[in-house]
Amino acid sequence: MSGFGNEHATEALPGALPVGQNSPQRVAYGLYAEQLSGTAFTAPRSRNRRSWLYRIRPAAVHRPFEPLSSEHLVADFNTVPATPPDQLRWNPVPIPELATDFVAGLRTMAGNGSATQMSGCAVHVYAANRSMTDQFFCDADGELLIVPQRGRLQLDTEMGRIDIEPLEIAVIPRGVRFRVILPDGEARGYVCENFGALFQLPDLGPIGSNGLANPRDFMTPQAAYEDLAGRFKLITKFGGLLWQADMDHSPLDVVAWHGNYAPYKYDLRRFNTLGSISFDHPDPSIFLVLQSPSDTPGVDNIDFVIFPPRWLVAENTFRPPWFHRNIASEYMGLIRGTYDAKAEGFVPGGSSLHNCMTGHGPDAETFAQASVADVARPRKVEDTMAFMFETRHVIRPTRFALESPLRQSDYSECWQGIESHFQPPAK
Ligand SMILES: O=C(O)Cc1cc(O)ccc1O
Ligand SMILES: [Fe+2]
Repeated sequence: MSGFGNEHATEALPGALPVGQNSPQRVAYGLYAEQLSGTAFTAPRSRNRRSWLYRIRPAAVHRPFEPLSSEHLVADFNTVPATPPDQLRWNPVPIPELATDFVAGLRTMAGNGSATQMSGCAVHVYAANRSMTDQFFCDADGELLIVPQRGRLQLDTEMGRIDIEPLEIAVIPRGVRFRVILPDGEARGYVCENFGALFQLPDLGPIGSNGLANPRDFMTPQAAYEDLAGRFKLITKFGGLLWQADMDHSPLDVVAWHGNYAPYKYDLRRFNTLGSISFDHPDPSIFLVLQSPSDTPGVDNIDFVIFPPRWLVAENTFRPPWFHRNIASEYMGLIRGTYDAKAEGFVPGGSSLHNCMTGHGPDAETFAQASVADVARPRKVEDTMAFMFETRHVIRPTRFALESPLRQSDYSECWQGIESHFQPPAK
């Protein structure tokens, strides 16, 4: 079903959805009615998100939760004593050798804010080689923006099935239960766990009524259910920790639902990339796909930004990203190809982090090439898809990220070849 944040109505059995009301005394087919609220009941209508689920058993039917080891997940970003103001970069996490499913394969790289305070985010990478079979996952701490880099994901959610491949993304709302199947047998990618306000499409201002990510390209699945008895585990992330509870049935038992709080996918290749057709490289805010707003207008909790293939036509211009320092903090990943600010070292599956006021920009090789490139003619940047989780709060790398052998300790070398070309006028 197409459209961002739409009111959808979908039923896997005809007549499962009540007509004209949400909670009749008896629901069709003996289903239970259950409301799932993603925003405060009293949130303004334009921001209000909730859905009504009609299911075989209510979500409450599970055994008590017990703590589950979650050593790879970090909830408190103050445990590492100091966040260095250095430029940081990492190689991709390898696909594991031991059997590892999506949840077990998550590793927290960095984050800020707090899940329990409902602001900030965590950045995880995942590498997995096994489908989830009798386990289901649910994140009470935040919504999950999943960015595959390698291998497809089949996301069997309570509200229907989403299939994504690299260059597509999916968002699983806070609280929605799901299972991850790996159709290719292995998968790797990135996850932004948004503790704050739900992702939304940005206002377009002077751009007008079309452009960037268009609402109709966001796809939400139709209802699909399974009526399965067995021994299942429901793994829930709550308060930064993992918990598990026994269930004697599959939680994917929603036969019908209606509402505007639901998982969705988006194909990044559909992004209508805009840019300068005169001179100068614009601020990357023109590449904004989704934003999680904060309480301060114009300053987002998270901006999800992409750098897709595009024509560069700006004349008399240094065309790649410029040198800069930024009050926001920038966690970047690469889905494919090369990124136009880095000649080498930033590889697909890798990550970089440039925190508040850390100087960064094109590496020495990129600067040298772009300074003499022919900018009288258009050039197409092809075979590329980088992205950025840009946040208002400082992004603190985890101990794993700082101490891991994946960290490129020589990253800053890529700028050391930049020499002074200063030629003051002769006195
Ligand atoms: O640092 C980066 O590579 C991301 C980035 C890209 C760009 O075009 C302008 C600013 C910016 O932070
Ligand atoms: Fe930057």
